[in-house]
Amino acid sequence: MAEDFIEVDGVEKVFDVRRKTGLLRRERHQVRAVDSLTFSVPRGEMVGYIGPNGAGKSTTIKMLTGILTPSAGRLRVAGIEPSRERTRLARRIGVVFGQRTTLWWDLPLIDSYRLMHRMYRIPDARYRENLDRCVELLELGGLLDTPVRQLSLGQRMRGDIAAALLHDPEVLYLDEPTIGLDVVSKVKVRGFLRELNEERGTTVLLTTHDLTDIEQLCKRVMVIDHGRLMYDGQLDGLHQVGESERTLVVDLERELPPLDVEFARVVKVDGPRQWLAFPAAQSAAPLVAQIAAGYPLADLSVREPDIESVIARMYAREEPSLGGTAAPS
Ligand SMILES: Nc1ncnc2c1ncn2[C@@H]1O[C@H](COP(=O)(O)OP(=O)(O)OP(=O)(O)O)[C@@H](O)[C@H]1O
Repeated sequence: MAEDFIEVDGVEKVFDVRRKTGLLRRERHQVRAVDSLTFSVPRGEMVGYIGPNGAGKSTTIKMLTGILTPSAGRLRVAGIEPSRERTRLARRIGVVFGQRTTLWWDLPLIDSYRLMHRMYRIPDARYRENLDRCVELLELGGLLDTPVRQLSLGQRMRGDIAAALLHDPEVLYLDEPTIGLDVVSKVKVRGFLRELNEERGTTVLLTTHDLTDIEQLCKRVMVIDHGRLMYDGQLDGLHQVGESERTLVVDLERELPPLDVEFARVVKVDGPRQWLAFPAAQSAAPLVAQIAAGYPLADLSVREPDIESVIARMYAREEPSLGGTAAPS
């Protein structure tokens, strides 16, 4: 069995918060951002870590990097306790926060990389090799002399991913790496991450609101809500637990009455475009075949359900246990 690279055992994080209740009065209360969290990730696995806003995802990642210290529980990354040995751990991990950049805003991209070369004391040959590889695969060649503030969001994100990888980290934490990117950039970023995981065996913990990221990259997904692990298993299993639905968007060659097909129902019609909902755990292939055989089809695409609706459906179910393969209560 693969060695556990990330170990989280009964971890809690409680923030003390002061709230203004009057002109001069302040009330203290506690926010339990992470609660009895237990999971482990073997070396080389790529795991999705999802949940609604305020669920505790960023707090978990900050504890895994050592930025925050857990209030209780045990946490190890590569055998290191992050908050005690943050600097030693920093050489072994890479972090990308999609909403913030770690690059120097006013400097050309290549200057940020040169600074990281020095800061992480990366051996010259390794730095050159990693830089060349990232520049090629992330298509950064024409951008190296551009100041970061002039890069588009997608270019900046690719620049940030390269920055996180120059020192060859064994684990990569990605917090919303595809947020705000166009379809082409998303495809590029996902392709790069898949290759990184397969070829280099980099362990990846991926936080995202885009279930397509998870579907295309992760065999395993963990769902956190109110600081607790609600589900740990395969994405298909999550769809089954949540009885969620995907949407097939069908463009017909002309306007038609709502399509009559098995296993799906038409939820919206707009001119020649129709939206059909079908169980997310089911393959779209038979449905597509049915439509192609019976109707004048021009184009189609599949939309994943959003994470909030999958989780809302999990709650709507009557059974108290929301577990996939494991969800400690
Ligand atoms: N420094 C802090 N002080 C007080 N409360 C905090 C702090 N950081 C986070 N919280 C609270 O802890 C909870 C979890 O926040 P966290 O940022 O981990 O959620 P998240 O799942 O990453 O959300 P999002 O998807 O919106 O980024 C929230 O209620 C948040 O308000």
